[in-house]
Order: sequence, then C-alpha cells, then structure tokens
Amino acid sequence: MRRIEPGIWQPADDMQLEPSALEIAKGSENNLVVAGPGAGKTELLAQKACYLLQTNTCPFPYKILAISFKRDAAYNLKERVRLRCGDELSRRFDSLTFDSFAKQILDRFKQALLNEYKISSEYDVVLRDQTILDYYRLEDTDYINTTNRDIILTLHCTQLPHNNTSPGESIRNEVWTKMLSADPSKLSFKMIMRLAELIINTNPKIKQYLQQTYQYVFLDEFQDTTGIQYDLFKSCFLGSDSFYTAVGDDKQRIMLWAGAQNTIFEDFISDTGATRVPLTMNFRCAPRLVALLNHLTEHLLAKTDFATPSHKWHPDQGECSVWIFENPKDEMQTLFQDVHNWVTVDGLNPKDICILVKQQLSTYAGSLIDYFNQNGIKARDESKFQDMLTQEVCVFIINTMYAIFDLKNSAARQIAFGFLSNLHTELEDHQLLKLESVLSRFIKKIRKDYSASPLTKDGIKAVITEIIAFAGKDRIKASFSGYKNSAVLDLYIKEVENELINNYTTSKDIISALDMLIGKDTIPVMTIHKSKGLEYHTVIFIGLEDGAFWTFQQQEDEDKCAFFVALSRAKERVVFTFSKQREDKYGRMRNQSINNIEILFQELEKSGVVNIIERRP
Ligand SMILES: Nc1ncnc2c1ncn2[C@@H]1O[C@H](COP(=O)(O)OP(=O)(O)OP(=O)(O)O)[C@@H](O)[C@H]1O
Repeated sequence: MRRIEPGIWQPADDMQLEPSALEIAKGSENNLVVAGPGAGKTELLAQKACYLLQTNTCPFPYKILAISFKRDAAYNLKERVRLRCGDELSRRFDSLTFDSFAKQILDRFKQALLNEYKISSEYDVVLRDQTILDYYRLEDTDYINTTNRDIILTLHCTQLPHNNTSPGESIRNEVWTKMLSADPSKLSFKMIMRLAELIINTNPKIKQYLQQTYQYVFLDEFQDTTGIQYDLFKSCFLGSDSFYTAVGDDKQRIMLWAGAQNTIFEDFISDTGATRVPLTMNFRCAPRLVALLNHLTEHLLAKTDFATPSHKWHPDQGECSVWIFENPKDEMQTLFQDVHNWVTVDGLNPKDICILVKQQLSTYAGSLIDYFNQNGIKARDESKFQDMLTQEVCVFIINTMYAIFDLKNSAARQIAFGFLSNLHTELEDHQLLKLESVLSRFIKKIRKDYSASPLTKDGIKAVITEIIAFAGKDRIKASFSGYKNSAVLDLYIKEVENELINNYTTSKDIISALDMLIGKDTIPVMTIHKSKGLEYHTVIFIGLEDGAFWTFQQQEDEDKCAFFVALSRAKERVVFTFSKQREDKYGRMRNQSINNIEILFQELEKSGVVNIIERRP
C-alpha cells in the first residue's frame, strides 16, 4: 500500500475533525481526551490509527494497541480501521478488550509464571462469582460474616505475588492456590489480569517485547477503567517510549460498582504526563437533544462541559418525551402502536430503534418483546448475541453461509475472504488472488452439494464443518490468540450451529435463519450498561421509576450518569416511560413512585424541551 505524506493526509470518509482532535490524530504525545457523548472520541481513535498506519508514522513492524471496554466496541473499531486502511495495514492494529489483552499475555507466556502461580495448559474461565464463592466457603468458616462483593474484591484487589500476613490474606491465598491447581485450573478474568501483570512484572524481556511491539496505545471509555485494568496497563507500558491516547467522559461513568477507579483521569495525567484535551462537538444527537444534555450536564451532573450540535441538523430537530401509563399492558400496546407507525409509515428500520432498561431485562421488557414478536415487529434481548456476533469465527461462518446460499450477497463473500486472508498473512498479493478463487470454487461446490434437497439439521452441521475444515482449524487457532484453546473455539462454532438450527426449525429457510441470527430488522433490547458506545435513531427507555432505580439512594451519582448514558444513545428521539404499576420479578403487581428519582423528572421538565404526557392505547 502506498504511503501518504503526513502533510496531505485527510481524515477518512470526509470527516471534519475539530482542530484539537486533528492535532491529536496527527500527534505523537500522551493525551487524555475528555468530552461528552457523541463528541467523536471513538472516531478520533479510528482516525488516528488510520493516520499512523497510512502515513507510516507507525512503521512496520510496530503496532497499535487499542483497548476498548466491550467486545463489540473493540470489533467495531477494528472493522472501521480495516475498511479504511485495508487488510494489510490494519493487521498492525490490535483492537482488544482488557480481558482479551490480558488473556493473550497469559496464554502466550504462561510458562514464565512463577512456580507458585503455575496453571494447567488448558484452563476454565470462571464467569460466575458463585464458583469463586464456593471455593471460598470451603476455606473460610466465617464466610457468613463477609459480603459476597467483599470476597470477590479481596480475591482480586492485590497485586501478585501475595503477602501472607493476616488470617484474611491466608484464606484468600488458599483460594487462589486451589483454583490454580484445580484440573483444569479455574480462573476468573480478574485473576487472568493479575496473572498477566505478574508475568510482565517478573519477566523484563517479555515486558520489553510488549513495549517494542506497541508504539501507540489507545484506551477507549477510559472513565470506566478499573484499578486492576489500570495496574495492568501501568505494568505493561509505563516508562516505555510508547505514546498513549485515552478518551473518556466522566459524565458517563457507570461502572463504579464494578470497581471503576474514580480518580482515573487525574491518576493517568500524573502517571503519564498526558495533556487533558476537551472536545466540544456532539456529532450524534439532534440539537434539541443536545440542549437537553447540556441542561442535565449543568443541573443534574454539576459539570460545565457543554456541547454544540453538528450543523447537519435543523435547529428544531430532536424530541424527548416522558410517557406515563396506568399499567404495563397499556404501555406495551401504546409503544407497539407507535413503533408500528414509525416502521410502516415513517420507514424506520426496527434496527434503528433500541429499547433500554436499567436492569432486570426480562422483568421490564420480557412481555413487551413477546408482544412485539407476536404482532409482527421483531425484538430480542440483544445481550445474548452481542458476544457471539463479534467473534471472528462466528462472523466468518455466518458470512460464508450467506455467500453460499444468497447469491446476491457479495459483501458476505468479501468478509469471509477478509477472515481467510488473515489466516494467510504470508501470502503475496498474487497468491491472495488465487486464494480468492479457491474460496469461490468452495462456495460453488457447497452450494451445488446442498441445493438438490432442502437443508436438514444435519445438513447445516455438515456445511459448518466443511467451512471450518476449509479455513483450517489449526490455522484459525494459530492466527487468533482468543481461539488457541480448542474448547473455546469449539464452543463458539457450536453456538452458531445451535442458533442457526433453531432458527431454521422455525423459518424453514436458511437465509431467514441467518437473518434471524444477525438480528436483521429486529429491535435490539438491552440494559444501559450494554448500550455503552452505541447509537440509535430512537431510544425507548422502559421504567423511569423508583423500582428500576432501586440503587439511586446508595449510588446517586452513578445512577444519574446511567440515565445520561441512556438519553445520549439517541440521535433523534428518546422516550422514557413511567408505568403507575409494574410487575416485580416474582410477578406481583406493585405501585410505582418517583419519590427517589424526582430530581430526574424535575430536570427533564425544567429543561423546557421535554414533553411529559399521560398516554393510553
Ligand atoms: N468529525 C466527525 N464528523 C462527523 N461525524 C462524526 C465525527 N466524529 C464522529 N462522528 C459521528 O458521531 C457519532 C458519535 O461518534 P463516536 O461514537 O466516536 O462518539 P463518542 O464520543 O465515542 O461517543 P460516546 O461517548 O457517546 O459513546 C458517530 O456516528 C460518528 O460516526
């Protein structure tokens, strides 16, 4: 690929960056970009990656490491850079979550662990706190006096190697020993992070290798970085010649409950000498929504970093309403009628509408999802699919299936080919052309083999097996560190297979089954925490009620931020619902109040841009 002169480099997709954003994209300093929702913080990281790669400012073999908070964010950032810079350059852009970054270090260098922290060659990742609590219960007879949260915190909060000075510490150490020496070892992601950190801190050569690999390090959603994650970052990179760009927004800090470090911005500046740079635009939200966000910034969050809307909007665009209902049935029917109109009359794609809840998705939106589906508008709990649909191997299988069974889908074939070329980084351009025609022949052959009679469950399984065999399981394992463990790779392949077979059983058509899997024309329903970084034309938040904000009195600031995050996912329209009654998780109908969260209603009202009305079907 031809190098672009730094002087003539332009941001991709004709985007105009704010002058300070452009300076950061082109600069090589440590920066902390602090800006509100929709300011283009993630976009700035994508543009900076393009600048560094396209101008060769980050020359081969150096790489860029971008750490995002969620898998889908990491995947989207990588895709954005790949589409703009091409496969070859974007291979030097590693976009990971903290969890996957730590896991890669552990998987690659586990032989370098100190003896007392050795783990089995394959290990189980423990995703449920209960597993840890069960180990703890075996060790600690006073278990009953300690809260679960404290146990989990104590287990992970200290850097390795552990001291053993107090009785509490010796119990913790015993739990670690038992989990590490289980067959296979049992590790939580936080333990993986601590082990990765230990490897770096006790092996200067590995640390040096890492620092020499990554000349630039990006940190997205930095406001929610936990102490453990920050310790890992510091162990890996502090004192190196790498340049760091962190971006975040303290008005969107919603992970304090999960250990986000409250002082992370100040700590980062003092540790790295980074310059704090504000951005002032909001490219996402229509002007009336920006006005509302500005009002809440000042009066709810007591901050002063106000935003200016983009010129692409008319000043009157953007609407925010609070709809008050007698009961959840009225709420469900009214929402359905309105959404139906938006889809059928206004032509809005259901995928551009998002339904959000604070927590307990099935309590607040379970019946609503069923009702929408029964009446012809597809909706689903998106969190069940967010991980699978951003797994490279799943994306590959799905797109190869599209390429086989949907002749018109040339984009799918391109994505499948992108995956294959990542497995064959040794190939020259002319050899890649050959690979492309091998893929075409494979697609034609499978299409022919399976076109004579309708597909069966076994047929779907066989096609997936052939697709994986075609790519080469060993190659996939060698090329993606996340799949080094065969069990993990098999699990994801099985997950796609099961979902496809389920969908096919209902739809009897493989394209429809694939469409269902990717959530085509389907309203995503999720919690606020899962919506971080995402954006939709319309956002419907169900349950602006004390019941949903039951933590408000204990963590007022965090819950206000959660409310701010929900609102700021909308580009054009946001609706909050309040139902005078709501079923609890045991199915009992309860009266709802706004005594605790009255301030949210007051400020919405005072902003002058919110329509608060009683609605009936
Ligand atoms: N310079 C720009 N010009 C036009 N559109 C932009 C620009 N920067 C970002 N956008 C668009 O604005 C939207 C928000 O961008 P982005 O997600 O990067 O913001 P963010 O600051 O990370 O948001 P948040 O913190 O709310 O998740 C996206 O649709 C993005 O494509």
